[in-house]
Amino acid sequence: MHVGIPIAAGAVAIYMAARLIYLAFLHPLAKYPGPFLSKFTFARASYYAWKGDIHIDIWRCHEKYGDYVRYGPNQLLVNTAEGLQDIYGRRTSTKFLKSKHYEVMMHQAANTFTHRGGKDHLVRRRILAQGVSAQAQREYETRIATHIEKFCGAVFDGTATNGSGAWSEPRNMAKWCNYLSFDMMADIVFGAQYNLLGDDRFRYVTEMMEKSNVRISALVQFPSLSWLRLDKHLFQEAIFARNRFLKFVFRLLRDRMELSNGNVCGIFEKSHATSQLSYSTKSRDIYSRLQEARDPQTGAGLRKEEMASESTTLIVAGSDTTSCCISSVLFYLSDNPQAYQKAAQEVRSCVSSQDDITGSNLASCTYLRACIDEALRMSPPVGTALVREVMTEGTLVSGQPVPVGCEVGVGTYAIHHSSQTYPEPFVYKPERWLEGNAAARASFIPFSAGIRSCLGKGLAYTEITLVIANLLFRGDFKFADGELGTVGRGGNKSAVYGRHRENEYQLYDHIAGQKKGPWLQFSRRVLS
Ligand code: HEM
Repeated sequence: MHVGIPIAAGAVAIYMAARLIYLAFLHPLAKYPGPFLSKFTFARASYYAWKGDIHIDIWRCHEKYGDYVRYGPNQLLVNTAEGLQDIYGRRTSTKFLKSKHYEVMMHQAANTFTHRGGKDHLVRRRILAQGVSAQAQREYETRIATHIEKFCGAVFDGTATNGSGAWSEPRNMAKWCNYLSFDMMADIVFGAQYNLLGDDRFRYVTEMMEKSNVRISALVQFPSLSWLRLDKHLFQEAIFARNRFLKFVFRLLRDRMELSNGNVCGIFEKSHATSQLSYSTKSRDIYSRLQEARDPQTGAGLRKEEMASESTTLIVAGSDTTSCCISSVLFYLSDNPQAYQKAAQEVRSCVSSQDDITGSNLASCTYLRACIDEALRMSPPVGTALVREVMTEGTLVSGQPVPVGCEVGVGTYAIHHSSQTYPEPFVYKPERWLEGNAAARASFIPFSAGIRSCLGKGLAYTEITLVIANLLFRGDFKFADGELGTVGRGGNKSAVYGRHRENEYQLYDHIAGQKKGPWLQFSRRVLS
């Protein structure tokens, strides 16, 4: 044997031992408690991300170890309102960049979502914001209304209009909400009519997005999986799903670009209203707004490849999350008859006909908004910690000095269930949002906060409010009879600790929450 081999092996062993000792005892975060494995590796976090349980694991860790938890070799999670403000707040967030781990989500170049931060990100964000401004959102309402009409047609299908009280077949709302939110986003962003609600040809796309996200969520926690090319073996199905989704997106982008050049082709080819695939010219879509948008400060616009990347991100960022929230509100209203009655009464007295159901008419429905916010608190569509890297010397997070290069974050699900801020945190109580409780508001971060907060927040609220109001106005819904009606609940015998509560809607956190059910039945009201 070559004499160099044992020497090299010895050197590696000494380095590894020194590294383990450093991480366990000498690292600046060594004084913080946390799971033993997390001192040395992100593999543990990645495992929970792969299972979809990471939001629950972070909550469990805070229950066990307190407000400060070392969740990775150089990662500290905090569970305090002060920490939240320090990390994400508008005034201090320039001290942080998004974690390098976000890079695994990049395809070719960074977009507004995956950009680590700084001036370039702000320019992109200011441009993108013009596509979802309040004025633009009002114009998108016509597009949204068309899809909600189809959605209601589908879920109330087969129920009598004579007020006979007959209930529809059970419907899996996890799927129907996916179809609805994808149809809405494809139309708002690209003016494309995929009609997942009416036809099963493109329904595979939502499934591909979900499958692909399982891999991405594991990689975001532990990027070494891809450096070692382990993900290729561990997530074959997810990689296939990702490639199929990318193929779909490239075709859509190519067709949309052609359309901008004046050539109607591909999915936009058949422009008749009756066609399954058509281009909607009701009003400008986000894509056409972005083509014209210029940053008011620098005058910069988006190049062709940036347009492609930004508009695709909007579909991905806006579909699963919105679908998750709509399903969640439907679950909690079905499970809480008093809240249901109050929300239904409010909507039914606020509007007198289907045509009246508009964003501005529903603005006075404060109870309905509280129902949505409480669902977002209980089951946030993005429940994990959004991790940031400390960039400035002397940074304090919740009073704790954190060195440059370390990562910090607040688990959204964990802080949403802090019993100090939210008494009886696992009980669905929309009333808590009517009390003007500033502390509750300050810890409420379903859309994150500060300069990296969600750009689509206003649009998401508009979509969700319109969907729920339409359902409550047109009829009633309830959990399906029998076993099906329990899908989506916690309390299953094999459920892990944290999924044991029957009245909690269960999400599986893979970038955005994935879900099963609820299965609901619908019945129409007699409308005068
Ligand atoms: C209920 C629905 C939604 C929820 C809960 C949600 C949540 C979030 C969260 C938590 C973030 C921060 C992510 C991070 O820091 O890693 C985010 C960012 C973002 N969201 Fe949403 N989102 C929703 C809907 C939408 C919609 C409809 C759009 C598109 C119109 C959208 C576009 C974006 C974009 C572009 C960003 C990146 C902003 C930046 O980094 O500057 N989201 N969203």
